[in-house]
Amino acid sequence: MPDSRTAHLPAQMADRLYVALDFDNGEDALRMVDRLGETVRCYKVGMELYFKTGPQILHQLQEAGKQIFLDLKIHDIPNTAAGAARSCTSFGVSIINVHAAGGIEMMKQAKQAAIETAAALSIDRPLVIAVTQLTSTDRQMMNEQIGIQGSVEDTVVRYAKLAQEAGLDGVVASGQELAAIRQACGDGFVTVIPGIRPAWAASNDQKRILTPADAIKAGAHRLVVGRPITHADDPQDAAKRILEEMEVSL
Ligand SMILES: O=C(O)c1cc(=O)[nH]c(=O)n1[C@@H]1O[C@H](COP(=O)(O)O)[C@@H](O)[C@H]1O
Repeated sequence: MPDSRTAHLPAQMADRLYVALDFDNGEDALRMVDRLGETVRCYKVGMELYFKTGPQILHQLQEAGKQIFLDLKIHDIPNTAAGAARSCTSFGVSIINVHAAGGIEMMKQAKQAAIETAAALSIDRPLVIAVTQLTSTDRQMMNEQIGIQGSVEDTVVRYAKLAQEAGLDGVVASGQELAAIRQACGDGFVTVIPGIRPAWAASNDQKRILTPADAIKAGAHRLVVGRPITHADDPQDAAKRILEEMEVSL
């Protein structure tokens, strides 16, 4: 029996780093994958790229032997969300996500759809995780614009508990809430952490950031990094430096 605390924790750091392919066309995305070579094994495909290329980019990444987090942030009525989760699962990706704000029933049905689709196709089930509060949100914005009161951490933890109650595998959150999520949901609840910024990178539009080393030290299961790698002069060198920082922090 795998230890439930570590079952979702890949042994190698390269299997814990997802590079966000935020490009508006498949050619540029594949050129980046080529430049990153064997250094990067896992990629996140989000809306910008997927809405342009459709599933073709997923097949191309899979042919290159890469793992995929298909980040389409499903958020709809439960029946429609379940259908979307079925479609996403059918591509054989490693991770899919839904918005925790869609509620428990939506999350439950999405997870069930992923389980049933994977079983019907005899493929591995993707991890189904929930988006909590985006890392571009700070307290003032959440309180005054979105209308959710209290601290961001309390809101993220509430969403994480909802996701766990719905049977999801984990959440996407900022590194700043990692300790609170682990305390509330346990070490086996998967944490996928964007908003990662090494000391040498610009924060861009991210508000709740953490360095790769601090995120790993705080117990992050997977890191998502985009621009610090894809906008670097030498993307492969940037990815190597981040992986080294992750290794050393252990
Ligand atoms: O779901 C996500 O992946 C996500 C959630 C979140 O709260 N914040 C966040 O930045 N992301 C994604 O993580 C990636 C971060 O990219 P960079 O800011 O360029 O490192 C982007 O593709 C975002 O869509």
